[in-house]
Parts: sequence; C-alpha cells; structure tokens
Amino acid sequence: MDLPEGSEVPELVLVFSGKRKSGKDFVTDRIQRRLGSEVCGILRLSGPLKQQYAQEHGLDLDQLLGSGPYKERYRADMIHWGETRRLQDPGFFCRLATRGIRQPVWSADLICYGIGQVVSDARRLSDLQWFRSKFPRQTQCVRVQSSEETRMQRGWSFTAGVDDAESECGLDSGVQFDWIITNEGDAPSLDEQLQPILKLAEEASSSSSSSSSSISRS
Ligand SMILES: Nc1ncnc2c1ncn2[C@@H]1O[C@H](COP(=O)(O)OP(=O)(O)OP(=O)(O)O)[C@@H](O)[C@H]1O
Ligand SMILES: C[C@@](O)(CCOP(=O)(O)O)CC(=O)O
Repeated sequence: MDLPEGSEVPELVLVFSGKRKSGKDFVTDRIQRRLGSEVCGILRLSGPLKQQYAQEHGLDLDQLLGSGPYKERYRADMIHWGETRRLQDPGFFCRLATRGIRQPVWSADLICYGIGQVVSDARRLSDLQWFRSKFPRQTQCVRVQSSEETRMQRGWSFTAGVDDAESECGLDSGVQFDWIITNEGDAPSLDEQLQPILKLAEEASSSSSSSSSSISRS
C-alpha cells in the first residue's frame, strides 16, 4: 500500500461502475455536490491513465477527461494501452489514482471533517478487488445502469472492440453490488435513489468525527 505510514483513511469508499453514458460522472458529481467537495473527493482511475496517454501521444488531456466525442476516438487505443500496464500490474492505476489525490479526507489534520472517496469508474474485477482489499470495511460497490436507448440519447453508439470488451463488460457478472442506481427518466428520481447512500455517508461522517481510522499496510 502506498499511503504514508500512519495515513488516515476515509470512512467510506464508494466504488462506482457502469456502462458508457450510463451517467457515472453525472451521478458521482451529484453525490459530491450534496456532500461538499471539502469532505468528499472524486477519484478517476482513468485519470492517471489519460494523463500519461495524452503526454505520450501529444493529445488534449482536457478533452480526454471530458464527455464529448474526442475521447471516443481514442478509447479503443487507450484501453489497449492501459491493458498492457494492467497485465503486468493490475493495481497500477488504482495505486496511481489514490496516490495523486489531494482531497482533505486523506490528510490527517482534516480527517475529522472527512467522509470518504468516490471512485467514479471501476471497470474490472481487479479494480474492485484492489479497493476491497485495501479498504475492506469502507468499500461499497455501486452500479449505475441505464437502458441502451437512454445511453444512445446521451451520445452512445455500439463500438465493437469497446462495448464487447472487458473495459465495458468486466463487471457484467460475478459481482455482488451493494447498490444499484437506475439513471433513467422514468426511474425514481436520482435524489430519492441516492438517499440511502448519502445517509451512509452522513453516518460515516459522524463516526469519523468521533474517531479516526488507519489502514494496515501490505
Ligand atoms: N440523469 C441525467 N440527467 C441529465 N443528463 C444526464 C443524466 N445522466 C447523465 N446525463 C448526461 O449524459 C452524458 C453522459 O453522462 P456521463 O458522462 O455522466 O456518463 P459516464 O457513464 O460517465 O460516461 P463515460 O463512461 O463515457 O465517461 C453527460 O452529458 C451527462 O450530463
Ligand atoms: C481507457 C479507459 O480508462 C477510458 C475511460 O474513460 P471514461 O471513464 O469513459 O471517461 C477505459 C479503460 O481503462 O478500460
């Protein structure tokens, strides 16, 4: 584990996954807005991947990080590029993403305000396993789902080599999700569905202000 000796850790780590355009960023942004960015950080496993990929290929990082068509042009190649790293070391991007964050929840002097981290883009069983092994008590896995029709309205279209590959299908089966959010017009409102998760975060918040936790190192 790369956290410095004695690091304080979040009380709650919400690990989100979902298909392209299911609304992972939309939902996780909503959670952060509700909880406040000073107490809830968002981690993107694809952050360090895109940063390194953009640098090596002379690409626009902001557009790779956005939700427009630019990143879709490079997605298949980015997946391939990332998988060569993951093959050697499945936790490579999980470690880089958690190392790079600066949210106060990771800082000892502010842990009393801290609730947790939201990881917005888990895609593989190895991602879930990494967080569950590093934060066994804190990790909760959340699936965001939307129909293909809705995803199409948000700009998705099926791409062979992407939508039928591990990057999109790695968590389709074999995972017991703690929460499933249906991000559709005719589903219960997001606010209603997010209520129990926000409640969990509030409970974590009150327990973090009365005690702090630390993680064992492997
Ligand atoms: N409930 C919603 N209401 C309105 N717009 C939404 C909703 N959910 C998602 N969107 C919009 O749909 C688009 C795709 O959503 P988002 O970027 O959150 O999906 P994603 O799952 O993170 O996609 P990707 O995997 O491609 O990054 C965005 O423009 C977002 O604003
Ligand atoms: C290359 C990749 O990280 C792109 C993720 O982009 P996004 O989360 O859809 O914005 C997907 C992957 O790692 O398989």
